[in-house]
Amino acid sequence: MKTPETAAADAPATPDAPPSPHTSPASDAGRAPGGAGGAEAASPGRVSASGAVRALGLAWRAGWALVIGAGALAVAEALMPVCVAWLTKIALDVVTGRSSGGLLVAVGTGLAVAGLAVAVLPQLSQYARRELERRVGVLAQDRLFRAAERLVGLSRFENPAFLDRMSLAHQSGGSTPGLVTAGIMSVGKGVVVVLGFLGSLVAVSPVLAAAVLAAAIPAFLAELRLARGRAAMMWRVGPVERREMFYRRLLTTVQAAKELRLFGTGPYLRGLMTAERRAANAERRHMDRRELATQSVLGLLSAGMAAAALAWALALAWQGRLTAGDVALLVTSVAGVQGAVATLVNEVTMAHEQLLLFNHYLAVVDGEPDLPVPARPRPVPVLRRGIEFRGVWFRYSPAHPWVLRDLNLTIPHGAAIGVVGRNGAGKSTLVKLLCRLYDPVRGAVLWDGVDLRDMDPAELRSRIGAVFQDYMTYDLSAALNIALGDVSALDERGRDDRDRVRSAALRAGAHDMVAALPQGYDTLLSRSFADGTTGVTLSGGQWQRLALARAMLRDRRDLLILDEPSSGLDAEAEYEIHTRLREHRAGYTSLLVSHRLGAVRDADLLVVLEDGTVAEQGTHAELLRRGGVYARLFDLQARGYAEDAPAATLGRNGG
Ligand SMILES: Nc1ncnc2c1ncn2[C@@H]1O[C@H](COP(=O)(O)OP(=O)(O)OP(=O)(O)O)[C@@H](O)[C@H]1O
Repeated sequence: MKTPETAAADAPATPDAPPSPHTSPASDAGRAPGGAGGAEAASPGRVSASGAVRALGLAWRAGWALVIGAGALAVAEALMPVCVAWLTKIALDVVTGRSSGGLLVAVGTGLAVAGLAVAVLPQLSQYARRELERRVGVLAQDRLFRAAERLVGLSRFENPAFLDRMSLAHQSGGSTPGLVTAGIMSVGKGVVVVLGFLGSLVAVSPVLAAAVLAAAIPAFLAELRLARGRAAMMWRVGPVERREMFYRRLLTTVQAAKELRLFGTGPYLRGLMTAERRAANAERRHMDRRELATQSVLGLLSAGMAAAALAWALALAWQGRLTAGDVALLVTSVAGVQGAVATLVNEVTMAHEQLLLFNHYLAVVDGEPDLPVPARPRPVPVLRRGIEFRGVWFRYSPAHPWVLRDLNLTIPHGAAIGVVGRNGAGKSTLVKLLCRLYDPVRGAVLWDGVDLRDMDPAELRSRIGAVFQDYMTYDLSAALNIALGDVSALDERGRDDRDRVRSAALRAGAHDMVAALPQGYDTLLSRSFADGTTGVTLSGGQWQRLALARAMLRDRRDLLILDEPSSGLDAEAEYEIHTRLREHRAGYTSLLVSHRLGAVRDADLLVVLEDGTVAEQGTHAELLRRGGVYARLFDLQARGYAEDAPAATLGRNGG
């Protein structure tokens, strides 16, 4: 046996080495290509103008009319305080006798209208923003999950950094465009308010106007720093919160509830969950304290500035150099400029923080595929000769041990192949490579001589039917649980083709069981979403039959893969299903993985995997004659049954 290291050195020189450009250690599953969409980046990066443009573009596509409407409302809102300040000054000057009394009615009416607008505009504005956020949420979520669907393999979903990125992308994709659009409107609004009040201040005291503006600069810089800190904190807290969610799910799902109660592990897991929450809280608290300190200093600065302006205005008024209206306008303007600058700073820093997080969304949406997909894929030919594993080496990542080591195996067309071997020998891994859920690190898997990497993965998979060892159970109706095996069994409104579903269930030996359910094929197989009366929970074996039925929808495909399809079935059902399958799949290629050697003994070819390579292969009779691993395993299982049989018979007779 070659070691990985020696193989690495001699792989290209080996006569068997595939004449394929893919034979490269860089294709390790854990080293997925595509930095942007991958999970390699460990920080949210920097804000870029293109990120802001993309966020705005998303908002525009989600609802351009809302964007325009919200913008108009923002401008109207911004003008109101300045109008009110001037109307108040005029009113005060009229009252103190400095202007003609005829103005008073007009000013009073103006103030009443402005008051009404001040009361109504924020509500309208808030509604427009929320509606925009809702629409952006739908669009962003759809794009994000389309991007996730473009990932053809599994490795990204096993990468913790990618999962963290996905979770932040989901949050920020839904909220950033709306918030940034709203932020830009608020900034525009703030600019109008600042200019309006600054104009008023300049009219009274240019020096004071300059001082108020200068005081805003440190506030802006400090807030920007805080925003960067907040975005970095969110990235750090991501894995902690994901672990907390994992424990929370364990403590609330019915699957885990049995063991938790039986083993009394609830308090232990609750402790772990609380510890994660505390760790996340500590990060957030640290950030909150930084914010508290910074904002207190900024608050003191602006209060000091306002007090100085007031004292100065009062002194001038005492000397008769300012009117009462001037003092009121000055005080309102200082407060207005300070308030608007604070809002501006807040909005800019919030948008900055959001755009930092939005980078995660962009990284996923723009991400490169996890496995290389050819620009011009070769068509997947109808299988005529067979499938070949040629010198395949595979490990899940460079940090993991080799699972398949120089594996060579030919699956001839039309044959039923049985794959057996000890736990961890690499049987399911072989299946995953066959479906191109991963690529070999070295070597190649060839479909009628064509490398799987040169094909379109979706086209390849449309030729394959499969039941995985860890098959899915969907909280949907029994019919949908089957129909999901082939989307062509669903119409555009999501209704299943009941005849196809029924005949697939018949072939998988699931029909009688489903027909006996309270609503037959329409029975909801969930207690979580049912109203408490109609939901049904199936047994393990019953679920397995449904998974088989799902695969049976594709039973005329070029290749049918069954990874431990009958481990949960009773012996009679297992026998029936295998007999039916053999008849039905005669002439088609099938690969069956099983620990029950009785289930695969009739296969055309039996392959024994040991330590990630083919230890022996042949028919059942040949392998027994050879007296190797298979013969030993078969003998062990057969003896187990033989020893138990008399006792069981005795027990029954005696009882
Ligand atoms: N996603 C994964 N990431 C890392 N290692 C993995 C992954 N899946 C499987 N392995 C490892 O690969 C090895 C082979 O696993 P595989 O599931 O192929 O074995 P198997 O022969 O199907 O075993 P069993 O009979 O128990 O189903 C095991 O050591 C397992 O720990």
